[in-house]
Amino acid sequence: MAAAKVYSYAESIDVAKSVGQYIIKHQNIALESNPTFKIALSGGSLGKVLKSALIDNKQVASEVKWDKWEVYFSDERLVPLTHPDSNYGLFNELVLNNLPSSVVTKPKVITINESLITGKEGQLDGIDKQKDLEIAFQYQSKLPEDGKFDVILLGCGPDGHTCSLFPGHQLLQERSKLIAYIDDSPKQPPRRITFTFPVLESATAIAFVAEGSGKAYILKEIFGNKQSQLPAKLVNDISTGVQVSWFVDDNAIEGVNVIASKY
Ligand SMILES: O=C(O)[C@H](O)[C@@H](O)[C@H](O)[C@H](O)COP(=O)(O)O
Repeated sequence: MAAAKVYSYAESIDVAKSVGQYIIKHQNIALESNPTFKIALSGGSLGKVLKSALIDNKQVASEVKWDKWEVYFSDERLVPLTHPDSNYGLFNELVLNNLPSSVVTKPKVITINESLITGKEGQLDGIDKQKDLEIAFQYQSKLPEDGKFDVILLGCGPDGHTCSLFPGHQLLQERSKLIAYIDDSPKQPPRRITFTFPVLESATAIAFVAEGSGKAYILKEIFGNKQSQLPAKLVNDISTGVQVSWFVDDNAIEGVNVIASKY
């Protein structure tokens, strides 16, 4: 199993730039043998990183082949697409709404079927659970046919969660579904869908983005405790050949026992 690679920078703008260069490299490799580039995104602070990388950095921006992109979400909250908690909504606001006017064909973005959402704000009151399960089922049916992503971009929560796979949760063991439904997420809102480990294991490349001193505690556990079963650590341990990278700032790996380099 190849160890996860860590790329660290003093400045956030350089973290974003290297994430952009990483994406372009994988985009170009994918397009050599496939008509589309299949990428999955997460929520949280990744939205700002992607704007900085793909929109504001003109060098990277000029190399993005938006018309060839198929964009998925590694997890999504069961809220309307315009809701502030929607991971699609975040990407739409920060990236899709800021695409250069020269972009004629926008990327294909695969969202949840919001017409099936019942209840309010992703909460549990008065929901139709069958419809939630149908949202997960439909999203799974829209995954790439071979189930393979060229790149999956992930965040790492302060508890070590990634996607909507939380520490100690039974979904860490899910092997039959590619997209799972969760209605007891310890982080709000409780109702979400998420990639499962079989999807992560099939990817060509996975990259985490983590910034700020608030991440140092959990990164010490992920990189320092071989026995750790934290979700993000389990991603680092994937042994199917997927290349796992971490793009971090120096604050996030302060005191963490890793050898970091520049991308
Ligand atoms: O639904 C979620 O909880 C997010 O998608 C989550 O997986 C996120 O990526 C991490 O919590 C890191 O978030 P930050 O990058 O904002 O710390």
